[in-house]
Parts: sequence; C-alpha cells; structure tokens
Amino acid sequence: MSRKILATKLRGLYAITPDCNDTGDLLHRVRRALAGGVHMLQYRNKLANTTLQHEQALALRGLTREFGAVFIVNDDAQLAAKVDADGVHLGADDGEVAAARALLGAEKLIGVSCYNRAELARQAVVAGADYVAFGAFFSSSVKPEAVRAELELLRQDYGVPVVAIGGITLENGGVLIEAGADALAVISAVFAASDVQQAAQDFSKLFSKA
Ligand SMILES: Cc1ncc(COP(=O)(O)OP(=O)(O)O)c(N)n1
Ligand SMILES: Cc1ncsc1CCOP(=O)(O)O
Ligand SMILES: [Mg+2]
Repeated sequence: MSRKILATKLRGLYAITPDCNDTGDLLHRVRRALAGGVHMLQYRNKLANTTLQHEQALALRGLTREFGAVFIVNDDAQLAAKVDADGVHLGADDGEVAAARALLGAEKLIGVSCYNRAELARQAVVAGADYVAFGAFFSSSVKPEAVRAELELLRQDYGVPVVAIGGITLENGGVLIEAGADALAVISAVFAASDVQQAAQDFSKLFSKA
C-alpha cells in the first residue's frame, strides 16, 4: 500500500497491543479485534525481549495483511523495517523522524507522540510525520505516569490526522472525536475487554455517529 493510501486509513479505532508474551493469546486477541473492524494496529510490547518482539511483530504483520489493516511498530524503526510494517510510532526517546524516514523510505508512515504540546506536533509535521498523537487524555492504568493533555489540542488543524491516547473507553471516546480526534488509540478498553471483537465493533460505531 502506498503512503497516500495508508494515510487515508488513519481514522477510527487504532488498537495497540498489550504487553503480552504469550504469542498464541496475543494473536487470538488481535484476530478478534481485526474481526471487529480494527483497521490500524500498533505492535507495542514493553516486556518482550528482541527475539520475541521480532517473532510477534512478524506474526502480526501476517495477520494484519490477512485483514488489510495498517500495521505500525512502536518505538523501533529497525524492527518496523525488518518485518515490512507499514510504519513506526516514535515518542520522545525513540529517535528522530528524519532517521526513521531515511531507514524506512518515503512510502512508510511515521507517527509522533506530542504529549500535551501543540508545538511538538507542528515540528513533527515539518519533519515529515504522517500523524501526530496527543495524550494521555484520561488516567491510564498502562501508563499512570503519562502527562495529561487538554481537549483544546484536538481542536487545532495540524495538516495531518490527529490521534488521541490514554485511558480511552467507550464512554469517554465520544468527546475526543467531537473535539477533533481522527483516531482513538486504545489498549485496555479493547484488549482487556471480555469480548474483544464486540469492543472493537462498539468503538468503530463511535465514529459512525460523528
Ligand atoms: C498512537 C500512539 N500515541 C502515543 C504513544 C506513546 O508513545 P511513547 O510516548 O513513545 O510511549 P510508549 O508507547 O513507547 O511507552 C503510542 N505508543 N502510540
Ligand atoms: C502508550 C500510552 N501513552 C500514553 S497513555 C498510553 C497507554 C494507553 O493505554 P490505555 O488505552 O489502556 O489507557
Ligand atoms: Mg515510545
């Protein structure tokens, strides 16, 4: 898929994998999420060693291809390149956009964490980011130490799709979409749900209401 086509998919539920070292369980839950309509998946596993990360990323690359979903790797542009992911997500400690672009080439997506700062988003776009992410908007059990972001950040135009993250649920997601979020990045409310497929479907419905 070309970067232009990929960029058109940056709207809706953006599911992010939980820290799960049981690859069978992870793949089962991701399959359910994809069946529920997830068309953007990020591989994030802070507990896995590099061998397991490679194995899981490769398996998820295969699964996302089966469903025609965009596949992004968190933190590691080299891993993204190795498994032919559609792109990488970079935070403040994950290297420069220019270095990732040089490694991945013009056709891959690069997303950048901008926390609670609009100026970081403007810089990221100038550097070549394909989307910008703000958050945490709500308290997150995955990242309790995350800085908190204000809704106002979502009301501005950055020229690229805007992703919201942090403690997002079916109950609070609507206000983020109304404020201007193009996509909601969610871990727990999808992957810790008793019915992952249903949770993914319900999140997708939030966007059809918008
Ligand atoms: C879509 C999206 N937004 C933000 C983040 C957080 O990235 P980062 O600040 O690098 O923190 P870690 O996820 O690496 O702990 C993200 N991963 N995805
Ligand atoms: C990676 C990250 N960055 C800010 S909050 C967060 C975790 C999001 O997980 P959840 O959707 O379970 O709050
Ligand atoms: Mg990171």
